[in-house]
Amino acid sequence: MTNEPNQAAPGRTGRHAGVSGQGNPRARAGAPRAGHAPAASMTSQLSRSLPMLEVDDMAAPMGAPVITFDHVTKTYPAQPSKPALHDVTLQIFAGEFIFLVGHSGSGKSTFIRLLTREIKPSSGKIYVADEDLTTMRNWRVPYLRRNIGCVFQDFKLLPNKTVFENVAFALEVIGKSRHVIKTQVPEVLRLVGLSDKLNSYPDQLSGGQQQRVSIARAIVNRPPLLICDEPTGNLDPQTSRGIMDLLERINRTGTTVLVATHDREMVDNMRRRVIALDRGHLTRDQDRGVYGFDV
Ligand SMILES: Nc1ncnc2c1ncn2[C@@H]1O[C@H](COP(=O)(O)OP(=O)(O)OP(=O)(O)O)[C@@H](O)[C@H]1O
Repeated sequence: MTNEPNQAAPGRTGRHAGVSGQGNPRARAGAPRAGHAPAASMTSQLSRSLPMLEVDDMAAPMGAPVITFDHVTKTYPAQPSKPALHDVTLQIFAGEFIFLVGHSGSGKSTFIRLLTREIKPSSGKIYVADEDLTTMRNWRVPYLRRNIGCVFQDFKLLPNKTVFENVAFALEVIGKSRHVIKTQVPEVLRLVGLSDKLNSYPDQLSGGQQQRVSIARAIVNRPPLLICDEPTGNLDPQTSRGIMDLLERINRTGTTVLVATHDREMVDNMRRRVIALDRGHLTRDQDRGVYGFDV
C-alpha cells in the first residue's frame, strides 16, 4: 500500500473460496482476478479517497483485492487446541462496505488484529493491497497502519486534548506540516458534522459526538481502508444510525469500510456484504446479507 515496489501476491484463491453455497453472484459472474494490478497503481487508485464526496455515487468494487486472507489460521499459545481463526480464505475489494459478524469469541478481533499486523497468523497468508503481512519487515508496519484507519467501541480519545488537537495528533505523529494540519483537520471535522466543537474536550461531548471525533481522526490522513471494531457498541440506536450513515458516506468516497459488529438491526437494515465467523470458521459470506445469528 505504500509506493514502494512489492511482490505481487501469488496463488490467490477466489473471494469466496472456503465457503460453500453462500456465494456472491458478482464474484461468480467473473469477479476481477486477484493480484493483477501492481501495488503502486493500486495505491494511487486507493489514495484518492476523501476529497471528492459524492454521496450519491455508490462505489463499485474495483480491480484488485485490498485484503486477501489465504487459508489463514491463528492459534494463540494459551489455547493451542482451539484456533481463534481456522483456515479462513476470502478477498475484499476496494470500495466495499463489509460487516464482520459473529458471537463473542468467534474471532472478529483476531481478524482485525491480523489485518493491522498486531499479530501474525500461525499459518496461511494475508495480503493488504499486495503487501504480504506475513513477511513484512517490522519497520514497514507503521507505513501499513498509515493506510488503515481504526475506530473502536470506546473511542480512545485523548482526554486532555481538544477535538481539534485529538484529530491533529494523528497527523502530527506522521510528520505532517502545520499547513496540512490547519487545512485537513477543519475539513474532516466539517465532514463528520463537528465544525462547532473544535475547541471542546471529549468529556464535553456526547458518545455519538466522541465517536465522530474518533472517525475524523481515523480518516484525516485519507486512508484507503477504514476498520471499525464495534463502533456503535456504546451508543443508542438513533445515534448508531447516524454513525453508520457517516460510515456509508465515507465508503461512498471510495474508502473500503470493514465494520465488526453485534448490531443485528443495523446489519439487517443496511444489507451490505456480511462475513460471518463462528468459532473461528468462516461460515457465511453474503452480498446484501443479514446478521443471521439467533440472539
Ligand atoms: N491473546 C489471546 N490469548 C489467548 N486466546 C485469545 C487471545 N485473544 C483472543 N483469544 C481467544 O480467541 C478466540 C477469538 O477471540 P476474539 O477476541 O478474536 O473474538 P471476538 O469475536 O472478537 O469476540 P468479541 O466479540 O467478544 O470481541 C476466543 O476463544 C478468545 O478467547
